[in-house]
Amino acid sequence: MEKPLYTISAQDLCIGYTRKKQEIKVHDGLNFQLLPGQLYCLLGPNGVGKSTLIKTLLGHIPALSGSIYINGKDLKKLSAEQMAKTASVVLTDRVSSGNLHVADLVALGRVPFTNWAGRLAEADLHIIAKAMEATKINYFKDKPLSEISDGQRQKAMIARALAQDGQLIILDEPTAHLDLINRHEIMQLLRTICKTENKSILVITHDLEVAIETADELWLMQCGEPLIQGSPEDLIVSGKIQHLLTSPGLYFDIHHGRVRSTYPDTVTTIHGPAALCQWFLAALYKAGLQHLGSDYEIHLFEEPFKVMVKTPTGGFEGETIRAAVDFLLMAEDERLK
Ligand SMILES: Nc1ncnc2c1ncn2[C@@H]1O[C@H](COP(=O)(O)OP(=O)(O)OP(=O)(O)O)[C@@H](O)[C@H]1O
Repeated sequence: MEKPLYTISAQDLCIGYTRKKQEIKVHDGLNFQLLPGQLYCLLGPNGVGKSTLIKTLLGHIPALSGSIYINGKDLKKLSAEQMAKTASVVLTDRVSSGNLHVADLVALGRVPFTNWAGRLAEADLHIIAKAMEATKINYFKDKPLSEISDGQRQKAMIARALAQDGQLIILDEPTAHLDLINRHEIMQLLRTICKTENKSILVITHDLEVAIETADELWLMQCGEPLIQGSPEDLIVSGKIQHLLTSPGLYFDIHHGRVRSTYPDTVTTIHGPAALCQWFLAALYKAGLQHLGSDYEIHLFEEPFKVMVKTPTGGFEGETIRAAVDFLLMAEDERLK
């Protein structure tokens, strides 16, 4: 069987910078491959080297050592033009737009392919139209960039990358500054593009929950540690996802797929359906009430929601968590007097 042609493959890669002939290593021993039709999300704490890795993969800075192959060709031997036809990048920086309209921005994706006069051929116009359709931005294509929202700008940038029509698209935090709905929409859009157009897409993100929902593979980068790679589901069930959470106060809640604060073991038992108990516990923890004694009793009921609390000095019955927590705060004040 023929070996798959990787869009990118890197061996023993060392990334970093050179200052006054001195090497500043940011990360080394990196080995990875990107396949067509796969969405990869790269996660890691601030300063670990994610942007440095992207810059290296795009040939903007040289690798300190190791090798990078793009579509089977040594990156060092690719010209800037060949690279522009293979890889497109969407960075976080705002485009300084002047009077540019959305459709003009998307058309810029064709620059590597147009003739010296920059004239767009019929085929270019077709690709631009296809890119705008795939990203569903036609309804605002005639607007100036200064008059569109952050979410719309991000979609327009993705359309531009798509119009560039390379095998590889790299995006640096495409969901930063976006609301929850737009974060999901952008990542789902990338997933769709990746599958329908058979692109390799690499996304740097701090958005673990959306990455888990959309990525085929997560790459977890930690200082001085090998890159952890795998499907989100495998990394969760194997516990490797915890590598991302180096702070002692955080853990990954496997049941709910969320990062949570660690709750001390010595909390009061709460009786009731698990999902309700989870949220009551969250409210207790937020109020600093995680150390209630064993002589406190909390019962939760659903449909309709009701909470009953018994303390050594009294009781409470109500319909909101907030009222119950306020009662417990008063009871604790009394007890400590
Ligand atoms: N031009 C540069 N010259 C020297 N060191 C640099 C340069 N740019 C970044 N660094 C350093 O390289 C390290 C990695 O930075 P990088 O921007 O790649 O991190 P990052 O993981 O992308 O962080 P963030 O999540 O905050 O964007 C940092 O210690 C940073 O200070």
